Amino acid sequence: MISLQQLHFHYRKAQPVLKDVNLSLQPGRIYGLLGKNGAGKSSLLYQFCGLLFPISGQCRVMGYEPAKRQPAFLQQVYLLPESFHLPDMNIAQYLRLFAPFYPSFDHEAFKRHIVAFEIPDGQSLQALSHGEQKKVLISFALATRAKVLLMDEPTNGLDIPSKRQFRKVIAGCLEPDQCMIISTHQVKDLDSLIDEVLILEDHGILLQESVARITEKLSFRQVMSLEESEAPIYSEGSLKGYVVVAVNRQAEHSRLDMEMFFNAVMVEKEKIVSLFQQ
Ligand SMILES: Nc1ncnc2c1ncn2[C@@H]1O[C@H](COP(=O)(O)OP(=O)(O)OP(=O)(O)O)[C@@H](O)[C@H]1O
Repeated sequence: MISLQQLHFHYRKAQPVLKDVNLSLQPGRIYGLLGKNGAGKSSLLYQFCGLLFPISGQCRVMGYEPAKRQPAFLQQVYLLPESFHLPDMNIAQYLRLFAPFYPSFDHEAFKRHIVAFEIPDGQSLQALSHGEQKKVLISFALATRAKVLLMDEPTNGLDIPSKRQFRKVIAGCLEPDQCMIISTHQVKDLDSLIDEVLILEDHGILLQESVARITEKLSFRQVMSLEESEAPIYSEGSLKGYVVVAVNRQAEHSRLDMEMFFNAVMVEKEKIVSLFQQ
């Protein structure tokens, strides 16, 4: 559905952002795009929807070249940006203006999401709080039924009930022909949703692994003392002892702790990458 081949991108020549990136993403999956500040997550999402163009290499999305911004492509892709500005109009006016760009727009689903997110209706979008505005855009994004949904930090600014609602709505709405890529630092909000993790580091994709494969290779455990765990790859102290990431030699079933996994990869890059190459 999305394929990158040897893609290079930079804003300023001396500072590459994406270098030699190869990537293949499939429909029916929710990808979690992780990386430190400035790693290039937003720049990568913008390549997928044609807001930024490769300097060299290839980007194909659903067979289209996003940089050409063809209408038939644009009506199948939606980007929820990290920062945005909404016009001075109410929800009904916004829908009248923007929903027609998406031929599969589901007005009933939009209404359901707006009610679930408890968005006040009737007033100008500019009179809503930033979190409420974001919830309008999330509802709109999901209602477009776009084949490729790109979300840049979607849970930033959402209150705790809205984060739960976000997870609930997303978990129930992705069709097998849709693909969602969520760039986030708020991994705890999303770790139950994500099927596959992409880690962007050193201008490229350091790791692309499914949650199932991560928990097959690694175990995530809470222990009282580090002696309880045989040579952890990575550990962090917690109120109840330690959280450890270890090689899963006993074929244990543990739940992926996305934040621990990301931290472990950042600290023990080579060990973890080589484990997944086996
Ligand atoms: N418009 C721009 N002009 C020049 N450099 C830019 C521009 N936008 C981003 N950059 C640089 O490109 C690099 C990647 O930025 P990008 O926003 O893609 O990273 P990110 O992983 O999304 O970061 P964050 O997690 O902080 O949102 C950074 O070094 C940033 O300074």
